Amino acid sequence: MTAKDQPRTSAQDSRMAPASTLGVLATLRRAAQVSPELLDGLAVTLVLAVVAATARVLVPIAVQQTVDTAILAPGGVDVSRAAALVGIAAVGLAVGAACSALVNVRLFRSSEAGLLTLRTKAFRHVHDLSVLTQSTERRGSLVSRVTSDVDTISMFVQWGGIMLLVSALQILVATTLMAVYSWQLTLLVWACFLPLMVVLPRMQRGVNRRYAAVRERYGAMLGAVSEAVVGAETIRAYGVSERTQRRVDAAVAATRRAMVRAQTLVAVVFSSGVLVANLVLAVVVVAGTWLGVAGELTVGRVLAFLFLVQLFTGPVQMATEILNELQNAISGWRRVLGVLETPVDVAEPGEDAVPSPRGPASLTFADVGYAYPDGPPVLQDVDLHVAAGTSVAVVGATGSGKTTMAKLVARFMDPTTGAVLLDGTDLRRIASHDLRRRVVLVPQEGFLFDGTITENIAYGLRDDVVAAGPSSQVVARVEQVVAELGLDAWLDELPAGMATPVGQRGELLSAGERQLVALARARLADGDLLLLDEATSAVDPVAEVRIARALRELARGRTTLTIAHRLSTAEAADLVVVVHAGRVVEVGTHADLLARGEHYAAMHSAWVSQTR
Ligand SMILES: Nc1ncnc2c1ncn2[C@@H]1O[C@H](COP(=O)(O)OP(=O)(O)OP(=O)(O)O)[C@@H](O)[C@H]1O
Repeated sequence: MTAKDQPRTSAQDSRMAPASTLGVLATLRRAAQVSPELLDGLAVTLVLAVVAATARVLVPIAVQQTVDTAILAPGGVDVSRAAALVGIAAVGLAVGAACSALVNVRLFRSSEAGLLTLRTKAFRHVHDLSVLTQSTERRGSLVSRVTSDVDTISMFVQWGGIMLLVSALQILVATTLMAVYSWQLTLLVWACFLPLMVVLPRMQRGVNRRYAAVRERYGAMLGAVSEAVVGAETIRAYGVSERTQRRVDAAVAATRRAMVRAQTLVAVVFSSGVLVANLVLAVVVVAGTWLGVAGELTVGRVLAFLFLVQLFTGPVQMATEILNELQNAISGWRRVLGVLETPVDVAEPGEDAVPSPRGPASLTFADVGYAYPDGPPVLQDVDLHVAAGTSVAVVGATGSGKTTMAKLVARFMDPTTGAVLLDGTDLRRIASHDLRRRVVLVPQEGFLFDGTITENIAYGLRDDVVAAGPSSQVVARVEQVVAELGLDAWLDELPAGMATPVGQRGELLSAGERQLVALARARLADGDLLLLDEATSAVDPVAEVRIARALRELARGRTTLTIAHRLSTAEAADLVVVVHAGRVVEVGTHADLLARGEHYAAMHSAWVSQTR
C-alpha cells in the first residue's frame, strides 16, 4: 500500500484526535469515513423503516375504530365497516412487513460491504506496520481487532443502528396517539417509565465498562491461546505443559469472569425493563377500566391503548439492548480505528522517491546508530562500506547487534541516527517495491506456508509476476531455480517431489529441508543484495553439503551480507566485519584480521579449539 492509499484515519494526520478519545458521534463519523459503504442508500432504508414503524400503529387505530364504530355502533354491529377496517389494517401490516424485510436486506448489504472495507483496511494496515510494532503490540490483540471487534460492530450496523431510530420514532408516534386517546393514561405510562429512563443510562455506563473489560480479556486470551498453540513443540520439549495450561486457564477464567460480570448487569437491566413493562400493562388495565366505567374512555380506546403500550414498551426495552450493542460497537470501532491510526513507522518516500534500478548493489552504513523503542542503543557509530559483488560475513558475540544491522538493511525499521545507503541512496528514499526487488532477506528459519514445496518456493516471486503469467510459467521458473541450486536430487527423494506438502509452518519437512526451500525461494526472488542469517540448527552431513552448494550458487555474482555463526563462513568471505557491543570494531579479510591478533583472532582461536 502506498502512502497515498493510507486511510484518512492515519495518525500521520496530526490534526486528528486519537480514536480512543473520541465521543460516540465522532467515532461514528470517523467510522463512516473509513467505510463509506455503511451509508449507501441509507436515506431510502430510513424511509422504509419509517413506513414499517408507522404501519404498526395502524393496528391499534383499527382496533379502536372497529370496536367503537363498527361492533358497538349505535345501530348494531356494522359488519361491512368492521371488515373494511380489518382489511385496511391487514394491508397496512403486509406493507409494513414487506418494508421491514427490505430494510433488513438493505442493511445487511450495506453493512457487509462496509465491514468488508473495514476488515480489509485494518488487515492491510496491520501488514504495513513494521515488524517492530507487530511484535510490541500483542499479535493476539491485533487478530482480535480485525476479527471479533469487527463482529461486534456488525451486530450493531446490521440491526441496532436503524432499530434505534425506528424505536425512537415508534415511542414518539405511540405517545402521540396515546395522548390523543387519553392524556391521563399517557401520563401514567410515562410516570412508570421515567425512573427507568433515568436509571438506565447509568446502568448502561456500567455495562460499557464491563464490556470493555471483556474485550480486553478476550484479546489477552487469544494471545495466550495462540502462543500456546504456536509454541506447542517447545512447551512439550521442556515439559512445561502444566505451566502453560495454567496460564491459558487463567486467561480463559479471566474472560469468563469478565463476561459473567457484564452479563449479570445486562440481565438486571433487561429484567428491570420487563418488570416495568408488565407493571405499566397492569396499571393501564386497572386505570383504563376505571376510566371506562367512569365513562371517560370507550372500550375501543382502552383496547387500543393496550396495543399502544406494547408499541411503547417494546422499543423502550429494546433501546436498552441496542444501546448496549451501540456501546460494544463503539468500543470495537475505537479499537479498529486505533489500529488504522497506528503510524506506519517505516514510511514510504512518496514524491521524494529515488529510483533504484537493478544491478550490482553496494551498501553503506553512514554513522548509523539504533535503539529499539524505549531501549538502550544497540548500534552506535557504525560506518561500513560494502562494494558491489562483495561477500561480507558479520561476526560477533550473541546480542552484539548483527541481526539489527541486517534488519536495518532490509528496512524493517529506520536507524535512529545516520543512514543506510543502497548504491549511495538513503533507504528511506527508495520505494518499498524497489527495495524488496533488490534486497532479499533469508532468515534463519524462513516461514513456510501450508502448501506444496512449489507453492512455497513461488512465494519468492512478486505478486505482479505471479498474476501476469499462467501458473505453468510459475512452475517452470520454480523448477529452473531448483535445478540451478542443484536440488533435483533432493526433490527426487521426496514422496511427491515438488508437490510434497510442507504442512503448517513447514513442520512436515526437516530443518535442513526448510532451509533449502527458503534458499530456492530467495533465488527466485533474485535480489541484488542478499542478507543471510545463517542457520544455527545442526543438519545431517548430506543436507549440510546441499545447503552449502545452494548457498554458493545463490550468492554467486551478488553482494551478500551474512550473519555468520560459523567462522568457516567468515573464512570464505571477502570481508569480515566484527561487531562488539553495538560497534563495528574490526573490518578486513580473514587473513588480515587473524594477523592483527585482536577480537577476531581471539574468536577464531576459541572456535578452532572447540571444533577442530
Ligand atoms: N525487537 C526488539 N526489541 C527490543 N530489543 C531488541 C529487539 N531485538 C533485539 N533487541 C536487543 O538488541 C540487541 C542486539 O540484538 P541482535 O539481535 O541484533 O543481536 P545479534 O548480534 O544478532 O545476536 P544473535 O547472534 O544472538 O542473533 C540485544 O541486546 C537484544 O536484546
